[in-house]
Amino acid sequence: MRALARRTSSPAERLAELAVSALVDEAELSPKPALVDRRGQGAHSDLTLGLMLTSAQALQPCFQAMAEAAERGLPAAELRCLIGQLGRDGEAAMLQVTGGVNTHRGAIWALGLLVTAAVHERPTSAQALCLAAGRLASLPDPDAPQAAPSHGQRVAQRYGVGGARAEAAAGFPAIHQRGLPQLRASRQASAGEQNARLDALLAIMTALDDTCVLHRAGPAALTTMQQGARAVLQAGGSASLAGRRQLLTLDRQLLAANASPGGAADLLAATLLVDRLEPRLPGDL
Ligand SMILES: CC(C)(COP(=O)(O)OP(=O)(O)OC[C@H]1O[C@@H](n2cnc3c(N)ncnc32)[C@H](O[C@H]2O[C@H](COP(=O)(O)OP(=O)(O)OP(=O)(O)O)[C@@H](O)[C@H]2O)[C@@H]1O)[C@@H](O)C(=O)NCCC(=O)NCCS
Ligand SMILES: Nc1ncnc2[nH]cnc12
Repeated sequence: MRALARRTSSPAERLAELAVSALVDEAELSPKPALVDRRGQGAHSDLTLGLMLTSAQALQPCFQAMAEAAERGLPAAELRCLIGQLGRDGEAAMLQVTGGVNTHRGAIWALGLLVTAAVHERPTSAQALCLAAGRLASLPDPDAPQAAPSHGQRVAQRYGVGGARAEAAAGFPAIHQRGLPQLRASRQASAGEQNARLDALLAIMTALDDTCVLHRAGPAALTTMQQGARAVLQAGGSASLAGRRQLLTLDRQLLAANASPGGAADLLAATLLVDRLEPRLPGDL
């Protein structure tokens, strides 16, 4: 049955399914500090786990369309325009199923670029994939509508940080320098898969300028997030008793500040996708 399903689905469909499953695994991972998980809504009043899962499933056609666009072998500048529009269509689909709630804006951006780059550039390693996605992100998007500055743009300017655009343009260092090495190191240390994923999230949080945190709670909360994540890992990670205590302390601190690391959560989903893609690169997508 499984073999039949594999034969009848296209590479673009399979890639999109991998992206959706990474979003589902991120949403269900618990306990994540101040984020939506199996325990509850974290710092969000308008998000629930059910909404995150509905949103993830609704994005399958968006990721598939991006992979199919990449299969056409267009010049990179033309492909960038095309996926810009597909990304905006994906955001519209997300807002429609969530009743206007922003569940996955940053995830559409990061996972969309990665799915597209995996097909378009046929990279052979996780790092090459992240850098290829970064090159696409750095190209101009001439059809982007002139809109009021986003939350990310406003805090990026106010606090002099880069946010989601700069993270992508730099080739996603949060994924290939922090999330992925930590995920694999924690697995290697027999932390268990859920703890390894939590550790990967924390490794991303140690250094990310998460504009979601900055917008909701300001720079002091960003420092709390980065230092708190470091403290968990230094105490032995999520699998250790001391690390787990630090993790719950960080959860309380971020909840008290109403600070949700939504950007880090998106980058964890992107890390899980890259982890699953790497063994299939470049041809077995
Ligand atoms: C390039 C875009 C991502 C737009 O980026 P920009 O910074 O201009 O806009 P924002 O609207 O602020 O969205 C950025 C989202 O990215 C996540 N994020 C934050 N920091 C980082 C970081 N350092 N690195 C990577 N990613 C980061 C984060 O997303 C998560 O948070 C969202 C929930 O936040 P919340 O506060 O609840 O909701 P808000 O609506 O913001 O506030 P309230 O009104 O509720 O108070 C959730 O979505 C998570 O995903 C940031 O929110 C990109 O969107 C873009 O320009 N796209 C155009 C299409 C395109 O070109 N696509 C290319 C192909 S994919
Ligand atoms: N689990 C989560 N909770 C809150 N915001 C998010 N953005 C992406 N994943 C999220």
